[in-house]
Amino acid sequence: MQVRILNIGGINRELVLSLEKGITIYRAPNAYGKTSLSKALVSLLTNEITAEDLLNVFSDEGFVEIEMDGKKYFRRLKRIKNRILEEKNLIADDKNATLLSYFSPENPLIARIITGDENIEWFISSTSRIDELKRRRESLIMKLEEVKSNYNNLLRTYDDIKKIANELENINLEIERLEKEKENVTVQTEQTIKITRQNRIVEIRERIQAKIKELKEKETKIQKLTQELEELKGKANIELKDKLTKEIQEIDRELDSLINRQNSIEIEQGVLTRILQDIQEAERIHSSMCPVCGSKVEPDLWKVRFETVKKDINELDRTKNDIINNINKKKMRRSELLQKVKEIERTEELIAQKSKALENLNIEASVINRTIEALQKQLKSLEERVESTYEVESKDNDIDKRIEELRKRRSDLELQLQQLGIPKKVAEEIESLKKQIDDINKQIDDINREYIRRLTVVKEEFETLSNSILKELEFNYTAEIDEKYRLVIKKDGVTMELRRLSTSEKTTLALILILVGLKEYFKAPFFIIDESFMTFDQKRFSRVLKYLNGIVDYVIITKSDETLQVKTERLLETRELPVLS
Ligand SMILES: Nc1ncnc2c1ncn2[C@@H]1O[C@H](COP(=O)(O)OP(=O)(O)OP(=O)(O)O)[C@@H](O)[C@H]1O
Repeated sequence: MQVRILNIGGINRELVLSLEKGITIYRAPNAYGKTSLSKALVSLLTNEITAEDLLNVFSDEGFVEIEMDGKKYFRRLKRIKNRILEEKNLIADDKNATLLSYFSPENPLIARIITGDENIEWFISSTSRIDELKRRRESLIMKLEEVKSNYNNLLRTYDDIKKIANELENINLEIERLEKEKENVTVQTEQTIKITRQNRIVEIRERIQAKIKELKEKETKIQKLTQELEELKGKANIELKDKLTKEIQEIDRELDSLINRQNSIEIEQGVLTRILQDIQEAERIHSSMCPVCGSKVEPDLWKVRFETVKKDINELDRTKNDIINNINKKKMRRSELLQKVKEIERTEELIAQKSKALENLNIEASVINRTIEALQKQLKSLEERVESTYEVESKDNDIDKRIEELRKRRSDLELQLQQLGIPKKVAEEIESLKKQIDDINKQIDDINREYIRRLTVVKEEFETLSNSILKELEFNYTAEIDEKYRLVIKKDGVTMELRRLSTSEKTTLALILILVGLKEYFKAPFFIIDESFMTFDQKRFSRVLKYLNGIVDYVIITKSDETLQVKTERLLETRELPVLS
């Protein structure tokens, strides 16, 4: 492995080292830059050592570079203003590098153990990456929750989709059914209407026939009545009636006159009769004074006078009888005439009645005619409509309305479906989420297993290794890790507090812990030991080195040597060391 370093830490002149696999001791005086070299090498294993930690504060540029197995790893630093730009190619980037590849007072584990801190949970968690596992598990659990929630949401969505799809299917079926029904209803309605209209046509035709018959009857009646009327009108001679009326009026006048004459004669007769009675009385008494006028009358004359008055009375009787005869004749004639007038009037009345009847018949006939015309129009229209297609009526309208509603619902559902996603895709997504859930569960299971394994391994490995190394190094105590991840030290079966151990014993325990971590959890090509604080005897140290050499390719030990400028040497006498694995 070729190493080149410039302006890293205290190394302000280019340091070039050629290291062989195995154990190399780097000797240099104090403050020469051993820690800087170690830091530079460890910085190739982790970004935890920052550019600011590395670059010499007095320099603007620096680098650490190694060439190993034909590959170059480097960190090249350049200060520009207040920032350090860095170009790098690391061997690894592991937080545990500072814990597990550099054994120096700066290593926090060593610092803690030396102070007697038995709690090594932090070290185990960090090196075995249990924390990382926990974090991974937590993040996986969170992810699992998220995926499960997505999965459940999608299941609900899918459920909704299925429901909508079902409803859509039902709607489609119903629309189909309704459309068929509509077709049937249309046909049925058309047929029904057709039948109804045909029946109506027949009915109308029958009614027209009946009306025509009725009209003919009326016309016959009209004809007959007209004839009768003509005949009656012939009989009812108005002129004759007028003539007769006038004659009656004339007769009435004559009768009045005759009756007056008769009355006058009867009055006259009455007067004459009373005179006659007076004359008879005067004769009987031989009166010589006229009872009427008071004049002197010869009693012999009473007779003559009687005869004369009697004659006058008789004459008046004849006249009166003539008048009465005349009156009777006139009355008879009047009655005849009146009879004739009445006859004419009766005929006239009959004519009026018949005329009224004729008028009614004519009105009826014209009504029948109009009815026939209206029926014929209806008939014509029905005959035309019977062959034409008809609008589907109320039931059809109901179906249309329902179909319209269903179509609207269908388009709403289709929109919802569009928003929810394509069922197949959602199903695929569900399937994929299901796989993810299974996968995450598996990962969590793996982590749980790994978690237990790591804990078990750390404990077991530590116990095996520590007791083997402690034995090899001829320490007379054993070490374990309890369930609380505390170091439990026992000497002759008695538990001892860590702080009671000697510094070399504590340093050894720290080293054993680092070796377990290094072996199990950290792959690094080199391990650097600052020997300055190692209080082992050379024999024990050689055994530790031998073991280390079995784990990493390059073991680099930095040593202070004030007599030397700088020296690297290979440590060869490791053959007698036991091989621990
Ligand atoms: N980043 C830095 N910039 C400048 N000088 C530094 C830096 N880091 C360390 N130094 C100095 O570089 C010198 C070398 O220090 P370093 O710790 O590497 O030496 P060392 O050989 O390990 O010494 P010791 O044997 O005493 O531990 C010291 O004087 C130190 O103060």
